[in-house]
Amino acid sequence: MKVIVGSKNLTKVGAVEKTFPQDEVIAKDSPSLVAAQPISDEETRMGAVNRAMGCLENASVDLAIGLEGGVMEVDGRLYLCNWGALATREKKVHTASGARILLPKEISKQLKDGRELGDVMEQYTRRNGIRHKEGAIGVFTNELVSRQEMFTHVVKLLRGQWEYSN
Ligand SMILES: O=P(O)(O)OP(=O)(O)OP(=O)(O)OC[C@H]1O[C@@H](n2cnc3c(O)ncnc32)[C@H](O)[C@@H]1O
Ligand SMILES: [Mg+2]
Repeated sequence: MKVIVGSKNLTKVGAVEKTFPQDEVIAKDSPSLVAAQPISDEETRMGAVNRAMGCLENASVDLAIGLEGGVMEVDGRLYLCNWGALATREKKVHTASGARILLPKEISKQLKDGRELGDVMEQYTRRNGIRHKEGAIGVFTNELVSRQEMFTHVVKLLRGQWEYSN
């Protein structure tokens, strides 16, 4: 099969490659059509679906996957959230979300001021490219769970649902 993923982010591409080891994986940026920093489950999920549907325009692929990171509020506090969507050629869409963790107050405050988590994390850790590496989830879980591992779980949930429905 040819599986396309709507991002060149290494954690997302790696998660799809790990979950579809027998298949050809193609990485191509696909617009989320939502804000660069989604701020609810609905918006983050919509970004994942839009990315997957956008990838389907590539006529030669069998499955298209969109993965999107965002934050969502519970009780006035922000949690990291991530969503995935898998679209088939027949435009059937499966969705799933990943683990969520509470963000420290100092990080949440900057997001509420309109900043992007990726940028905030670089300043917080004084390191570049966190979004391509362990991610915010890796930093705040003492690297017990990396961004790629979290996305791998989401892609497994998508693959499993797609297999079950076949
Ligand atoms: O190239 P794309 O696929 O867009 O990769 P991205 O890293 O920007 O990932 P998202 O657009 O899905 O993430 C939405 C925003 O949340 C940020 N983000 C989400 N999860 C993150 C994480 O674990 N570590 C760092 N930034 C994260 C990210 O930098 C964006 O500002
Ligand atoms: Mg992005």
